[in-house]
Amino acid sequence: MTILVIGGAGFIGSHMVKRLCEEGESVIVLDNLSTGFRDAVVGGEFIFGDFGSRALLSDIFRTHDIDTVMHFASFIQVGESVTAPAKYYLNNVSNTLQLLDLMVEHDIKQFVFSSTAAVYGNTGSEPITEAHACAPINPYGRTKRMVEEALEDFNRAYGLNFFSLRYFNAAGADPMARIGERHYPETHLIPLVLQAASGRRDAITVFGRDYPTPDGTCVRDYVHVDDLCEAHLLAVRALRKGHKGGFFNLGNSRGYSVAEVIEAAQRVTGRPITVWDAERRAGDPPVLVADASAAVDALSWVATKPHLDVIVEDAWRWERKKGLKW
Ligand SMILES: NC(=O)c1ccc[n+]([C@@H]2O[C@H](COP(=O)([O-])OP(=O)(O)OC[C@H]3O[C@@H](n4cnc5c(N)ncnc54)[C@H](O)[C@@H]3O)[C@@H](O)[C@H]2O)c1
Ligand SMILES: O=c1ccn([C@@H]2O[C@H](COP(=O)(O)OP(=O)(O)O[C@H]3O[C@H](CO)[C@@H](O)[C@H](O)[C@H]3O)[C@@H](O)[C@H]2O)c(=O)[nH]1
Repeated sequence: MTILVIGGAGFIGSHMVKRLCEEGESVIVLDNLSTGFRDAVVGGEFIFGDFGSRALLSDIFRTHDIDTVMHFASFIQVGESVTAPAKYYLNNVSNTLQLLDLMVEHDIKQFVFSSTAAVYGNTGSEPITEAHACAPINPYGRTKRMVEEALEDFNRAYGLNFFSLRYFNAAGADPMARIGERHYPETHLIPLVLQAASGRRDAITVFGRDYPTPDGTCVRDYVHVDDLCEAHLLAVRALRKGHKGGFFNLGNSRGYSVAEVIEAAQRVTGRPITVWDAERRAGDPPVLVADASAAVDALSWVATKPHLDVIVEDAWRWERKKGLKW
């Protein structure tokens, strides 16, 4: 049985491919390298191509014994999704619906989907459970929620079983720094803070200090990419044992403020970090913290790297890696 990993050359997908290969799984990676990197794919069979190609996907499904599809490929920038929604709806929704249609056609019934906390929209400061209403406030979040709704319908009509894993803030890197986070442009806080520490960037800009949080900066739930991958692996195994899946938050159920992240980066790197203050970034909720107890219960998922300093340490090793072509 083979697992098809779509988007396996990206940040989270590449860590997933590494983990699956370490587990001895047979893996095929499909990626068009639009935001991913060929050298991030450390195992499995690599197929260069667009998952929006019906012919290519049909060919892959026909010629390989695939039982599970893990789908990481999408565009991920909230701001860009507001100014270029067509790009997001086409790749994140249309292409994914076609993928699901082809899976049904080829009788492939197990699907693991990269969803996001952005499906919830505006929330209070309490940890968010899956029972919280989904009311995304930007096109990126809406594209993910639309796929989730389609998944419920595909499950009912065609028996396609899925885990839709709603990540909170993915961060960290492979502890050996073989692979790590590479987004261009980078918009995520932890890599940006570490770029300020390494000197690749002059400073880190804090977007808003007037939020209703203890220190006035936004609070997020940072989860190590390897812990995310562990949950995905458990999800695949659960599907293979007949688990029906569903929607699950993935986070550490502990929030850290932007100021706390900067302090952690100073502690870990031992370097001064210049901080600039700026206005709030549009669309940022004050607090986003997961209640991930459903994933813990359903999958026996235990996050092994919940501490912010460990997440930052692994990301820092990657940032400092010599010879990397940025
Ligand atoms: N990074 C986060 O904090 C975060 C949080 C929540 C959810 N997610 C979700 O996790 C998934 C992975 O995120 P990431 O940070 O690894 O992103 P990424 O941009 O690093 O990886 C996405 C990968 O998909 C590939 N891809 C995109 N469109 C494709 C297409 N049409 N055909 C083939 N390949 C295609 C890209 O080349 C890239 O390798 C995304 O679906 C994202 O929405 C990420
Ligand atoms: O230069 C920066 C970058 C970010 N931030 C702040 O840091 C926090 C975290 O921002 P970022 O790392 O960009 O992550 P989020 O905007 O929280 O979004 C991530 O986490 C969400 C789930 O929580 C996912 O839905 C998104 O896909 C993913 O990008 C936010 O308060 C930002 O305002 C800054 O102050 N300065």
